[in-house]
Amino acid sequence: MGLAVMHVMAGVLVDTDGQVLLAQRPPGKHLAGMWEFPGGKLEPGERPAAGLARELREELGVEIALDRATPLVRVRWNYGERDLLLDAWQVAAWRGTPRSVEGQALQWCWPSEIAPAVLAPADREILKTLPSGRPVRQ
Ligand SMILES: Nc1nc2c([nH]c(=O)n2[C@@H]2O[C@H](COP(=O)(O)OP(=O)(O)OP(=O)(O)O)[C@@H](O)[C@H]2O)c(=O)[nH]1
Repeated sequence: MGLAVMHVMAGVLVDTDGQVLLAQRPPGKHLAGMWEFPGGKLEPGERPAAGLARELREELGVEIALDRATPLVRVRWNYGERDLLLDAWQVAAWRGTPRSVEGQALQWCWPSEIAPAVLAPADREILKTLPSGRPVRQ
């Protein structure tokens, strides 16, 4: 008998420079201290886009523009104690400035400067889909 697959939404917020927003998992939780894309579990019967919007509202205090949110990659991952479908969407527009509503550390990063080892293991698959160009600095 298998356990149900947990459907988890993750938002890759991309700003106008191409930086993406990472959040750190809080102490005491699964994968504590690792960095992830903001999001969380879909509720029963909830549509993916609606769940993504709810999670980003709760965690970051932003309202995403649903017409600027698009599926990026789905990662099936088994952490042993939990089996996950990580459903990552790219989010290109939102209202409000992302802030840490629940006390998680937040960080804007260039994808090319994110060390895969600091990410939750399933998120390393998401990172692979992001542009790897180096930032131009003057
Ligand atoms: N939100 C989020 N969760 C992720 C990502 N990558 C990843 O492996 N996960 C895993 O997916 C699950 C999402 O759970 P969650 O954030 O809604 O809930 P949680 O574990 O904090 O709370 P819980 O204690 O109620 O289970 C966790 O097991 C988390 O480790 C990600 O990029 N974003």
